[in-house]
Amino acid sequence: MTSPATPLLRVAVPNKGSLSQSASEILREAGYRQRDDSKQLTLIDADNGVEFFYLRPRDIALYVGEGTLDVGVTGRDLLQDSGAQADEAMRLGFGRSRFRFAGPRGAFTDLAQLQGARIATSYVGVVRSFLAERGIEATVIRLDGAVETSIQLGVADAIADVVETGSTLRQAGLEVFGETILESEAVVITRSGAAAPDGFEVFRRRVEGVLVARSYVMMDYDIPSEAVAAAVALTPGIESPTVAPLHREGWSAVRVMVPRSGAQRLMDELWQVGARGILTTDIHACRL
Ligand SMILES: Nc1ncnc2c1ncn2[C@@H]1O[C@H](COP(=O)(O)OP(=O)(O)OP(=O)(O)O)[C@@H](O)[C@H]1O
Ligand SMILES: O=P(O)(O)OC[C@H]1O[C@H](OP(=O)(O)OP(=O)(O)O)[C@H](O)[C@@H]1O
Ligand SMILES: [Mg+2]
Repeated sequence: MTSPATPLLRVAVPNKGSLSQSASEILREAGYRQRDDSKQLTLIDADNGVEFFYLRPRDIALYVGEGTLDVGVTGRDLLQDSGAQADEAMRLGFGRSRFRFAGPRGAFTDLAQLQGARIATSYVGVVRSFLAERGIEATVIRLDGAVETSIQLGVADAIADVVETGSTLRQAGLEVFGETILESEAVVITRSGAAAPDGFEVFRRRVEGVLVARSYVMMDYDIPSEAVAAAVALTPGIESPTVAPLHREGWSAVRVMVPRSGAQRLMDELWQVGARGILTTDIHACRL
């Protein structure tokens, strides 16, 4: 329990859009209370010393940059677009997308063709600074969303928008061109140049625990003791594997965390060096 005198850590969470559900899920997995009703605007989790504010993801960097709120979950693209005095403290691995220029199929091949063009986007800050760095002068038109339609409606010649699968662009008869403007994902942000707010270290470790639990599995195997070195070279773990003697003479048991993505391949390789009884289990929570 946190004593009533301890100030609550004030955390901004997206209330709508692509990041909202995954953000609440990760916080729930980290042991925090989250709202059940999407109309709820704030929630106090007194047991964990945190107050959550459900805000538009586009506004979150501004609140954190001003110091009104201590921590925020938002997209890297929104953070950069805002120009707010806030920095990325953690990457969250969801809400991944690329921010790209697009135009009618066959119309643009090179960024230089944007000179003098009208470009529609919801991310005016990102687009203007990208063009300015390359000396391209264009008219940037701010739209709230559905920017793909603006070309058909004659409002713009090209767009700059979030692309994930590319299916929205395809349906609008558009294609990307030029280099990727930026690669985005959901991030945790804090105020630039400020000392870490009280309670942030605990928050950070909890969320990091979820990310590790999602991307690693626990692996156990038995191995002839003379092959332990070869096996441990394949599975070095994060810190170091636990190696214990088995009751069976000349055999050892190894317990180690391995990346979930390569686990099946590792099991094949361990079998090759003599491991048997190879098991993997999910990790539900951890602190490293
Ligand atoms: N299709 C997508 N896939 C992955 N991330 C996306 C996608 N669309 C938007 N995002 C990310 O979501 C964040 C924008 O959130 P925001 O809620 O403003 O827009 P949205 O998800 O498009 O929601 P809406 O259009 O319903 O308002 C940005 O970080 C953006 O990169
Ligand atoms: O590459 P895709 O998988 O098709 O995803 C990209 C689309 O998703 C988002 O749109 P959203 O549905 O949020 O509508 P919006 O344009 O009104 O924001 C984004 O703005 C793109 O339009
Ligand atoms: Mg959108």
